[in-house]
Amino acid sequence: QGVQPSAQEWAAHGGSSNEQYYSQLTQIDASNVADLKPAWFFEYDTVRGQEGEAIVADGVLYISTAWSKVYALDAKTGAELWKYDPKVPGEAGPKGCCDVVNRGVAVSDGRVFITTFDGRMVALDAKTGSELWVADTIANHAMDYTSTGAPRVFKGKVIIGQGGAEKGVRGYVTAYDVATGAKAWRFYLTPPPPGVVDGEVSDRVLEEMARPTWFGDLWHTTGGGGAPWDSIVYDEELDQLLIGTGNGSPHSHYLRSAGQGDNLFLASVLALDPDTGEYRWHYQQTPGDSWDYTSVQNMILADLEIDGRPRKVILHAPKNGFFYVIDRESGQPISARPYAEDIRWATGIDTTFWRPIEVPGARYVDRPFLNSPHVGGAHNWQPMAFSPRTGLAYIPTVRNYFTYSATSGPHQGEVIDPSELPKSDAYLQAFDPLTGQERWRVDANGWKPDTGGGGVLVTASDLVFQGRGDILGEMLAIDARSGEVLWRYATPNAVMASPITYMIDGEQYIAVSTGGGGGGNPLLGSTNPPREKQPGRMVVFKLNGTATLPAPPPLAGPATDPDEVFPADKVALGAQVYGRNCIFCHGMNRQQSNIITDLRRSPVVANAQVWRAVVHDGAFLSRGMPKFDGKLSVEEVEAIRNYMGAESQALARDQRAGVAER
Ligand SMILES: O=C(O)c1cc(C(=O)O)c2c(n1)C(=O)C(=O)c1cc(C(=O)O)[nH]c1-2
Ligand SMILES: [Ca+2]
Repeated sequence: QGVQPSAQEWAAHGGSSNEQYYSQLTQIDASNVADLKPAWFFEYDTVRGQEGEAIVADGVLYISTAWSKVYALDAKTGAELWKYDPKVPGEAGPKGCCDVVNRGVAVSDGRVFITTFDGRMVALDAKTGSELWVADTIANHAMDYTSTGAPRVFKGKVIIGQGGAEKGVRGYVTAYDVATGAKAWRFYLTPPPPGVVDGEVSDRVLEEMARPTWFGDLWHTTGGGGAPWDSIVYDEELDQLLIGTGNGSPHSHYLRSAGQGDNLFLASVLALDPDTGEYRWHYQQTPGDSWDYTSVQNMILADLEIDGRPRKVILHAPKNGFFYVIDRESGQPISARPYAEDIRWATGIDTTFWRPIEVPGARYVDRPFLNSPHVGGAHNWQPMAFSPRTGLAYIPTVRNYFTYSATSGPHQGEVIDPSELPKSDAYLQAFDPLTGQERWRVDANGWKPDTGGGGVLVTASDLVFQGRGDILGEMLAIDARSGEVLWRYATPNAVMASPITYMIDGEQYIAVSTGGGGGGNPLLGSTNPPREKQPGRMVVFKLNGTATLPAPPPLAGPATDPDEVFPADKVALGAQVYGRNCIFCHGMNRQQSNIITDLRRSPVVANAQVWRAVVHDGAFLSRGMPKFDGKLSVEEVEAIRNYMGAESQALARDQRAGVAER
């Protein structure tokens, strides 16, 4: 099973160079998991989403939080050893599509690497947290680049990609020298506009292979997308880097590329030479992506016996709903089967050319198309896990729907009534990569349907650990073979991140970052009942731990003066302006966002002067609330307040009438 680092710790993203989210530790097992209790917890200084996966090396637990801050904690006691705050400017917050999250650090040879939300790669001294070097990873500051992923270290280099394809960027990965921060090489994932030469290692392959797959000219200015914002794996056995690439920008293939061409290297798995960045092979999973179907979802390296032959494979469940087993020597797919229910855009993947068999109309050119999976995918960044013992992949899965609007013709602007959308569902499934069968599932009714709960860990004692985004923020331990839930514990905060495990002084620990947020929800609503945002925390369990976790704070009531009159015309204008400017972070209509505290409960809404200072003049810039001076008039800003005030009063009325909140 490849190269295993010390099984005692969690030295690398995904637990080892195979990134299987599998641990050889077995102290905690089915017979004693009921005694798993908090050993310690550590509170962060932010309430924004926590997606960081901890690294544990030499007894120290390193964790990144929202706003790209890093803590080094004593892994046994939780005592703070040092903290690093890169001071990401609040103004950078709204550049991202999906909250100011960070998925982790890399640790190697006495250095800790973090890429900040605004795109700085920082090397820190692992002992002290002091800066060793800083490199600007952003190629073009005029575009809304952000960076949310965890860097990976390999052969004296550290690599990162970035996000921003919802806003218009041109994706790439960059490798830096670990000692100096000097740029080693950069590989762009879409061609430059005609006439531009990057002078990078990707130049030739982009000219020869990629450019002929792009049409029209909108992509010249949007960059085309392809942002590799999460999964990068260094395949030690085959000495190659595997990059999962992102979606097209803009989403519509019809607009982006005149409806023609595959648009390489969007939505692909790409193998590069680690030393030079030279192209080796690629497999494009969603040619001409038109649905935000990123292939950045976590890639697991495994050795499987397929038809009697041992194969070195990648296991991959990208957003598009199909589970791919890919030969990682040749880049050839071995199988591609649905792991999601009710996939609407394609009926399957043909096994001759390994291309999707698309459903007519799925590209929503003339008419809207009700699609599944939706823009958040059937599986997002929350890592799946693979157990070489059970041979099963454990995938946080969702069934979810979205209406893509027509991009031309008389049906533009038509929408499907959201009440007609089929029901969304989130679940953890055990999936057999050899047969494509689902073995069991643990239903997640009431989890947020966009993510299907948090990342997954599986151990050699055949326990699967996963956190939930529900109101209790439960951590679960599940029998890896039967799917029976053996243990649950309220954290009590939403959990998105992956749990990890490690052993110190003869005791096994399970550690997970808690705190809700991230992408998807604001646009799509949530099935969670509302709750007050809590500070993120590192929560660590062991057998018979004795720490007590804080109780969840009470939910604030609607804050508006019940007698203030909000005229209907202002409310209507406010709703429109809100829809264009605010929903990405603050949530759609009356459904609360999972990123920001519910505005209907904000005292700021009750005070026109404070509201103007915050929304128009930027009083909360340092917290990530943009300033709308120059973008919205004072009247429009006040109209949004009227809309929110009316919503707040409606909430108060509902509460008096005993109407359950969504
Ligand atoms: O296309 C992109 O550049 C990009 C970036 C990111 C990101 O960096 O977080 C997400 C997405 N797309 C995306 O489509 C998505 O569903 C998503 C969810 C999340 C999250 O952290 O919860 N990020 C992102
Ligand atoms: Ca995206």
